[in-house]
Amino acid sequence: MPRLEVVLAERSYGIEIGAGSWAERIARTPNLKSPLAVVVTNPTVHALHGAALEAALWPAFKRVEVREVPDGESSKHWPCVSWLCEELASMGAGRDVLLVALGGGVIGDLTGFVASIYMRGVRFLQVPTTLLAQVDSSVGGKTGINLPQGKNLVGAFHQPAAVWADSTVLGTLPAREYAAGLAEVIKYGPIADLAFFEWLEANMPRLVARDPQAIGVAVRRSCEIKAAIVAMDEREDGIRAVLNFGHTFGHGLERGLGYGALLHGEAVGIGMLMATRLSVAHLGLDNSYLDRLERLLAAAGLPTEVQGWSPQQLLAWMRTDKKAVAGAIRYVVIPKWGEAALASVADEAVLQVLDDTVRAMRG
Ligand SMILES: NC(=O)c1ccc[n+]([C@@H]2O[C@H](COP(=O)([O-])OP(=O)(O)OC[C@H]3O[C@@H](n4cnc5c(N)ncnc54)[C@H](O)[C@@H]3O)[C@@H](O)[C@H]2O)c1
Ligand SMILES: O=C(O)C(=O)C[C@@H](O)[C@H](O)[C@H](O)COP(=O)(O)O
Ligand SMILES: [Zn+2]
Repeated sequence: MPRLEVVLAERSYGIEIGAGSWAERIARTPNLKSPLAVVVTNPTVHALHGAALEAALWPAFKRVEVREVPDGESSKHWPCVSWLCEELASMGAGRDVLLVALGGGVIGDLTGFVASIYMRGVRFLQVPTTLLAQVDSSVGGKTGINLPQGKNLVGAFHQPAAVWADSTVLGTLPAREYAAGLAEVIKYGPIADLAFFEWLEANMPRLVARDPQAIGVAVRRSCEIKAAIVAMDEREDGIRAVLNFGHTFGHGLERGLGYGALLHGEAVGIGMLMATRLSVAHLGLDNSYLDRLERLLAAAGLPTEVQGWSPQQLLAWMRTDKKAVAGAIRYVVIPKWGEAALASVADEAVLQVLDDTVRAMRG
């Protein structure tokens, strides 16, 4: 089974990719020793994949507890954090507890955040069950919750003890959720790897058909790129911000239109088109990349347009972006396809690009 390593100054951890038994993974992962494992999941994932994981955890831990939060983005909020912390305290969990995040990015972000603050920090294991979580959210230690004012406005950098990305669990993922994960896979091409983008163009039909070999390549390359960037800049002082390509616009749309109107990956896909349009207009990027990105997103089954916003509204929704400095929003742009940069762009220029987007969406 392929294994990658996230190499960080103080602690490194492995990412196991592919099909394999949970019991073997437990045996192979040395830093999991704990008297108590607490699986955090939701009813959907628990019903599908909880039993197999728990059966493997029982022989390895003296005690295994399971806590479910409701399915969906709305669980990334304070009440779930406080409920989970109080549940941990009530069951007598000490600093040696191991939290196990079984689910998609919502469960991973929430569980990781609880792990970062409970008793000032305990260990957690990422068991990502969506494609998005396997290629992005389970790796790199960004954890957190949303506020009414914006996405992920409260959180912490807290790295997992390990990541177990089992490809077999993706078989039960609904098509729309699978496509949303492909958006974050596509992201790695423009920001870091032109050859990977070209591979995705050639292999998207195989990925959509969930060809296991193609999924393996996509998950592995995505994790390699993310792990390398995180190793250079764990706390997003600089280069890590490129992983936010499409997110300034995307997070604005996600929150502004109401969570659930667009999935995170769908919003990021449309946001990448906006950021690419910005790069064409202001950095001289060749317009052909905009067409190629749009075709690739469509081939992945992702929306390339959305209604219900105006340029002024979207700009207002983007104001809480964490990359803003002294009130000025900074954008991840692509001066050369395969290499990203950060740029401050005047609001007037952004509004012009958004006007063009609205016109393009109306056809
Ligand atoms: N921390 C990071 O670096 C990072 C990176 C990207 C995204 N995110 C966050 O991740 C979240 C999105 O994650 P997501 O797309 O995984 O959404 P999600 O966690 O809501 O999962 C999507 C849906 O799929 C269901 N599901 C999960 N696994 C399944 C399976 N194997 N079979 C059937 N159904 C399954 C879930 O119950 C849910 O309904 C957003 O909150 C986003 O902000 C974080
Ligand atoms: O890991 C990162 O760094 C990312 O930016 C990955 C993103 O795909 C992810 O959506 C992340 O949660 C966004 O973080 P934020 O800091 O913009 O809230
Ligand atoms: Zn994202």
